[in-house]
Amino acid sequence: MTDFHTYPAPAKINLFLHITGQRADGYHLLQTVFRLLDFSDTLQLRVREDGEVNRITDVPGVPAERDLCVRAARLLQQHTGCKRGVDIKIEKRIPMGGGLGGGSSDAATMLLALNHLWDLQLDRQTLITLGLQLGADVPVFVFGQNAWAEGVGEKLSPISLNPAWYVLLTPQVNVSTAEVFASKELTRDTKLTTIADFSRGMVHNDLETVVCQQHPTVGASLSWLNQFSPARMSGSGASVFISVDSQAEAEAILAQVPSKIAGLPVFSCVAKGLEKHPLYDLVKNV
Ligand SMILES: C[C@@](CO)(OP(=O)(O)O)[C@H](O)COP(=O)(O)OP(=O)(O)OC[C@H]1O[C@@H](n2ccc(N)nc2=O)[C@H](O)[C@@H]1O
Ligand SMILES: Nc1ncnc2c1ncn2[C@@H]1O[C@H](COP(=O)(O)OP(=O)(O)O)[C@@H](O)[C@H]1O
Repeated sequence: MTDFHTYPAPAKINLFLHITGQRADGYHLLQTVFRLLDFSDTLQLRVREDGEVNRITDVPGVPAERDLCVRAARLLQQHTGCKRGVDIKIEKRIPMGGGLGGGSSDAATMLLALNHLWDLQLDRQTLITLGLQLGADVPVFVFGQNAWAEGVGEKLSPISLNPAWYVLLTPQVNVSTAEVFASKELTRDTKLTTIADFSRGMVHNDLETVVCQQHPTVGASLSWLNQFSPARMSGSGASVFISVDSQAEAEAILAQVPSKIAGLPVFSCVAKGLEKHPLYDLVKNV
């Protein structure tokens, strides 16, 4: 039997998120900037020759058959006819359903790593297209660079971002992405914006108002961070963040985070913005 190989699955934040329309199938059109972070889950993978896809670790609340890691491996088998399998150990750090893309990033890491371990030789664009079948957030992690995104998050262009440190708060509430997008109160007609407007800070997160109405602790977390710097929600929440210039400043703020906000426990961490996904070079571009 071969050994386990270790692969990171980094989190992302949405530096802004505008909802600009809706497709006939109900999915929303958006504009966003994805920033990759040095805060990650870790996957350990061991190739099997019998074709079985086996998740060894228990992930509370996520049965193996629904796990995006398992689904990514099966999708690759179906697409390529590959007869190999894999044992999967997952070390979750990224809070689930927190708007930090943890499940999507795990799936993308599976696609990148198994393409390599199973010697499938698929190119990046093929893996991006497969990733989109698993979720709207999967493509950017396969793309592997900070990105300006349109469509439902699959039209990606690389964007150069300044070095930054972030303080992240994730209040422990369950925010359903599907419910937030389905809300009657959600505005879906934000005018198309430009990179120039983004650089001037003239952007926002359209999902923030809806999530704060449904979950006051998210609004309270934004207010708490706002005393240091303008805070924003990532994706469909519940995570909120601020950007600061140094690790020392970020750590000093982190040390002051209360254990509860609006009566609910809050997870907090500091993360550095990445320039590229750590597995960027694992796959060919064409
Ligand atoms: C909002 C964003 C921003 O990055 O991130 P998260 O907060 O989830 O991290 C993404 O667009 C989320 O992507 P992801 O979490 O992969 O969503 P999916 O599983 O594809 O979709 C969950 C549900 O949300 C709705 N949905 C999702 C994306 C989209 N552009 N329009 C939608 O209407 C659909 O009802 C869908 O069934
Ligand atoms: N490996 C996984 N890690 C986390 N969540 C997963 C995983 N597989 C499936 N899921 C499901 O996907 C949902 C969204 O997860 P995640 O990507 O972490 O959050 P978000 O979409 O808010 O950024 C979870 O609530 C969970 O039910």
